[in-house]
Amino acid sequence: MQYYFKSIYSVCVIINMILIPFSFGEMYTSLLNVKQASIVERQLIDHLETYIEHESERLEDIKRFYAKVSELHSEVYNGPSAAMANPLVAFTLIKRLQSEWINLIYSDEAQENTQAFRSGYEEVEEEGSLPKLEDLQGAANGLMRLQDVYALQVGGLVRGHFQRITNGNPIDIYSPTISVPLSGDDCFLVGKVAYELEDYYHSVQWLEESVRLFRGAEGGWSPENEGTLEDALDHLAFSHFKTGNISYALSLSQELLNHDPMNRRVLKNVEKYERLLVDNPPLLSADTGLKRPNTTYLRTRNTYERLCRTQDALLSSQPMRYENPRLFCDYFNNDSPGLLLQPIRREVLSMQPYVVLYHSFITGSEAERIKDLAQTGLRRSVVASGEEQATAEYRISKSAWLKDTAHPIIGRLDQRITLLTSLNVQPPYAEYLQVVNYGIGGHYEPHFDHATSASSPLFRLNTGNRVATFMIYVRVLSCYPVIDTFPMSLVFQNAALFWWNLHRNGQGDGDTLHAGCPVLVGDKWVANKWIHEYGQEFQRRCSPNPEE
Ligand SMILES: O=C(O)CCC(=O)C(=O)O
Ligand SMILES: [Fe+2]
Repeated sequence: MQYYFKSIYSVCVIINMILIPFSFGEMYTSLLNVKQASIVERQLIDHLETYIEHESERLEDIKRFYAKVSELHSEVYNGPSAAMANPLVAFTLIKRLQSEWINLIYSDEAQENTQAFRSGYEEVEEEGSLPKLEDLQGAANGLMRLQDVYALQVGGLVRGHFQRITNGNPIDIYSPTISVPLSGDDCFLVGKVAYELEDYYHSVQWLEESVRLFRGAEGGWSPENEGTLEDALDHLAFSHFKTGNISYALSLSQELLNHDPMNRRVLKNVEKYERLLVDNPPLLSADTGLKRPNTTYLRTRNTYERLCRTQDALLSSQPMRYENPRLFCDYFNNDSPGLLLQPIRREVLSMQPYVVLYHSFITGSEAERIKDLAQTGLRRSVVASGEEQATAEYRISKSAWLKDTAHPIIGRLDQRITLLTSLNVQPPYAEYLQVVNYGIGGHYEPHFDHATSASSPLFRLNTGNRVATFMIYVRVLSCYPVIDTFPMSLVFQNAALFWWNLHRNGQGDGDTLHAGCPVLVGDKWVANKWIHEYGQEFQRRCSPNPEE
């Protein structure tokens, strides 16, 4: 069946009807916030510019004093002794030694400049608009997710390229207009995030790059760096030790000792590694143990990632749409007077489950308005965790709920959905419109939209389960076709997908497992309208047949 993969897996359900303000992970989970962060950095650049100006002036003043005094020494004090007899020369020498040197040496100016620079930073910090450690870790995890799901080469990423090895050759799967290479310190940070999660599969790869780049920098000092070659060697050696590559752990530790010979911990490690190698000499064919860490979705992961990686694989393994006569395109008006003059382009994508794509469901300006209206309400998306709601690694995005009264546009969207589907989308028979924005590597791993357990908070509306999903692609900006479980390219922009989540007997349809692949590039916004069972009794016939 097209666009879906079957699974009996039914753990996660989106339950995010109640907004909980989260104080962590505010930035990396939404690209909107990342954009705002660039404005914050602009402020810091201005502060740094002022600081550099002031410090340069200070150094100029110092250089002037240096030039004056050294010139005096070469011309007057080293000159004819008569020069020293000049009382003015004697006076100025004494004055300099008694006062000028002291003023110079104990000048507060450097400190004042630093203080002004720090105050500027603290103002920005107080605004609360700086990323937190969780954001940095989240962004690093986002990069590693992209690496895994799209099978990207770390070496390529470090050079600013998004490449995958295909038939032995690196192929660019996305060519950014501006390519940003990573530094040894950038790689160190990503590696360290993995290391702290005891994920040595990723830490080895990123720290290898870090060590290589730090070595290349040949000890050049960068004031902004967090780590050093020694730090990277230390973490990399331990990561190799943990993955069973003792001899490499040993040689890296020895290299580290060249830089820091008295490091007792590393000296001990070296002893330990040497002992281990004597006791258990490495086999040539030894498995290095570099395996991706298990995730909760292992059962569906391979299929999911394959779908994310390529539409071709998906399309080639399934009948093309035009080969199945039951799948068609038409201009659709649902016999609604409101659509007679402006029917919508409908594309039936799948019969089981029934999935329809409505092209140009919204206009570009409506999309902009939806995003604007959602901005202030965006909060970290949550999912059901038993009877509670919580953030989860398998859903990284921010979302906001928009009532139909938020703006006439939202009310009109509701009407349009009803015109197309004949379904009642008035509260409480449908939830408010949920607008979602993804951040760096943001994703929503395979899930069902309907509740799969009777205790789900989704039933708090007392209108049954989510019988259908109407999902609007508000914005899918990408140079590379953003691939999704529902393959998505720019034709999806402003389009909407509709599908039934439940069989006619009210049971969840296991074939509606779907996902939002990690966003490789661009800014992805979707809006969900979840329609409930109650209120649709006269629109959707019930049936005891579990197949229907
Ligand atoms: O982002 C997507 O493409 C899918 C989103 C989704 O499935 C959801 O929000 O429930
Ligand atoms: Fe969903």
